[in-house]
Parts: sequence; structure tokens; C-alpha cells
Amino acid sequence: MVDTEPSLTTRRQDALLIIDDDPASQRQLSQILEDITSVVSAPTQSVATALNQMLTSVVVMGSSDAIAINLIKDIHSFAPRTKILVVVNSEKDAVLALKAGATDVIERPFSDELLRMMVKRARHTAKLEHEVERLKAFERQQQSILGGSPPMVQTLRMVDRVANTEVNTLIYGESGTGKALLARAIHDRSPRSDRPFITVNCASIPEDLLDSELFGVEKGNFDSRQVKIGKIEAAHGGTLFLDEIGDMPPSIQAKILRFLQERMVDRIAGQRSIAVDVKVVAATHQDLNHRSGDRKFREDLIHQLGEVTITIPPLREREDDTLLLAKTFLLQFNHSMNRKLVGYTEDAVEALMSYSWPGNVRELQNKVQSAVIMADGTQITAVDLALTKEHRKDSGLPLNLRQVREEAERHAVTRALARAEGNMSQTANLLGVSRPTLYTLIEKYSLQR
Ligand SMILES: Nc1ncnc2c1ncn2[C@@H]1O[C@H](COP(=O)(O)OP(=O)(O)OP(=O)(O)O)[C@@H](O)[C@H]1O
Repeated sequence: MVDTEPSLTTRRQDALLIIDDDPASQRQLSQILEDITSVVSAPTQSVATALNQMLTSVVVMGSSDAIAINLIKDIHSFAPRTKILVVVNSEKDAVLALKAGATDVIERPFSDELLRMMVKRARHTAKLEHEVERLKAFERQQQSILGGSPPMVQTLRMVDRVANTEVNTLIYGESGTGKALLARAIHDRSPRSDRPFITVNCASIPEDLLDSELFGVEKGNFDSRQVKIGKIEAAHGGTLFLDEIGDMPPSIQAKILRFLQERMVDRIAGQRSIAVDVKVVAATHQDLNHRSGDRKFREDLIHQLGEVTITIPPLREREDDTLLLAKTFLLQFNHSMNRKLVGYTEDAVEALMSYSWPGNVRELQNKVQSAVIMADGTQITAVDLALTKEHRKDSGLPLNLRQVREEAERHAVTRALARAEGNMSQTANLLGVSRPTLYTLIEKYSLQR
């Protein structure tokens, strides 16, 4: 039986997909494999739809003709980790299938038991790869986003909450503040983490290409249809990250809005609408409300995308993070460049803290990288960092004397903590206060030790 409409159960569980245009062969394969797993069968022309609608780690192809061989590449471009087993009639076909990317082949006539064993092994490999991916994502999540300042802690709390819901999320932040990193973290911390995370940069793709890139295209006639799957479909089950959304052309804004409302994709020149399940995260450095006032961005799309909005504060507003990031980047570049620099001189810390970081974390990362290359001594100096005077942040000092005193106090404690590498006795000595007073100050300014 040809079953191109998988049930809800097969959409959630890992079902085996059998692709075969010959009903007798399809029946035979189903009967053999139904003993070990749930099976969905589809003819070659419905493969994209079937893959779109179900979770499948293993595909069995009942034929190795030219259409089947081409399909191997298509399946891998859509779902690269899928294991594909091909039933072949000759050694020559076996070579062609393996060259095209098949995981394994089995030659007719074959024993039922051998086919079952191959499918079990392929499923096992897929499961292990999936586990490795999950662990890598976990590792990325552990390492990637650094930040202990109160605004960043607040931001990370929102990431965790948003990750566990299906709401569309809009991330605002200046260039280099970590919007792409945050979008990835939302995916990695979500139940969708083992499914695709697909990024589309709306600013870097011309309007006509962006349309097909997002929605896909169908070409040719009924007998030989070529399908280019769009990024929205490719993100099925996972997360679609629309970066630089503020630059999305109005015609595409209208299509994206329709997609967000209906959750259906219409490929260009396609025959019908396809249901797609994606979590949408968008990011921009632009003020969308301002752009909507200028009629460059649809107001209804702002609301639709920003069911939750997260704003990442610029680095100049998170002084504590500057040193934490600078130290961590130093460790990372020490490691990757095989250097053994032990930290920052006091004038370097002063320079880091009094710079306004117009390029935010990306700029800090680049400055530390070049300082690690340039440094002659054992520590990085202000000269190694080469921060221009033009972007010193001194104009923003408050006038109110109590605020000025508090700001100076906070600044001094942060510097002393950095200089003493978090050692509390040394920090207290440097500041000329007792340890209990130091603890009070750390508490008062919510500082990281
Ligand atoms: N909190 C952070 N912890 C560690 N690394 C960070 C952090 N924030 C940003 N980075 C690093 O800074 C660089 C820039 O980050 P990212 O590309 O996410 O910024 P962005 O806001 O998307 O920038 P743009 O708007 O220019 O595309 C990346 O290398 C990223 O890994």
C-alpha cells in the first residue's frame, strides 16, 4: 500500500521510509521490515512530501535505476544525516549507488534476515550520530554564551524560557552583540535541538533569490519534476533563523507574514501548499518600529515575529562582561595560537574598561586576537590592544555626585578583582578595605568574583 500521509505517530517517532515505485516490491519490503519498526512507503515522486511529514533516520530504496540514484543526492541535501540503503540488481548498480552517497547496498535476491540486520545497524548508527550531535550542542551551550552582568543574566534567563516554548522570537541588539549566538542557543536549549537549525541572512541575498531560497522552487513537467527545497522546508522540525530581518524586502515580508499565520509553504511554481513545522527566531540591529513608520517594514509582521522580544544590551553597558569575555578570549587564543600569555597589565584592564566598544563583543574578540599575536611580554598591555582614543567612554559620566562616587567605586572594585584574578584577600588589599567590606561592595554592585 502506498502511504504518503503518515499518521501523527509516525511524524513524531523515527519511522522507516520505503521508496519504491513497484507495488509488489514495495509490499515485499514492507512485510519484511514491519517486524522491526513502523514503516511508511512512498513512490519516488512523493519522497519530499513524505520526508517533510515524518521523522526518519533510515530510508530503504527498492530500486537503483537512474531516478533512484538521483534521489539519493536530493534526500541528502534535504536531510544530510539520513542513512540510505539501496536494493540493487548488479555489482555495477551497487557501485553507482554507493558513489551517489548510499550508506549500504543489498543485492537481489537477498535474505529477509540480512535486510533486517542492515536496517537495524543503520538505525543504530543514526542514533549514535544523533547522540553525538546532541552532546556537541550541549557542549556549545555550556561554552558559548559568556556573561555574568545583571543585564546578560536576565537575557539568558529569557533565552531559557523562550527555548521551551513555540513562540516566535525577535532579537534586537547592536552589531556584534551576539544575536546569532543567542538564536543558536535558543535552538540548542529547545526540544528541537536535534533537528535542523537553518539561518537565512535577509540582507545578503537579492530579492528574487531570497524568494526561492526561502520558499523553494519546482521546475519541469509532471514526469520529470525537479524540486529545490526552500530553507523554510529544510528547517522542518527545527528552527528557522531570519537574520537581518530589517532588510527583508516588502514582497517577501508579505509572504513570510502569510507563512507565520498559516504555517504552509508554497514553492514557486509548486502544485500545492506544504505544511511546515518550524520555530521562527529573527534578529535585527535596526529599529523596526522606526522602519515601520517609514513604511519600510510591516507593523503586523513586527507583532507576528516578536511574540517575545529579547534585547541584548551593548557591551559598554555590561562592564563586568568585558573583563570576563577578554579573559576567556585570551585563554582561547592562547590555546589556538600556542601562546602562554598570563593576563592583562593594569593599563590594559583600564583601557578595556574605558573603551566604548562600538563593535561590541565581535570587536573585543578581534582586539584580543590581534593583541595575542602582537604581545612581546608575558602579559597583554594597553599598547598591544591598540584601542583608539576616539571611542573612550567618558562623556556618559553622571553629574550627580553620589552616582559619580558609586560609579567610581564600582569601577575600582571591578579593576581590583580583575587584577587579583578574583583572589578576595588580594582584592581587599588593593582597595584598602576589609574582606567583609569587599563582600558588601560585591553584593551592592552585583559583581562577579
Ligand atoms: N556573550 C558572548 N559570549 C561569547 N562570545 C560572544 C558573546 N557574544 C558574542 N560573542 C561572539 O562575538 C561574535 C559576534 O557575535 P554574533 O555574530 O552572534 O553577533 P551579531 O549580533 O549576530 O552580529 P551582527 O549583527 O553583526 O551579525 C561571535 O564570534 C560570537 O561568538
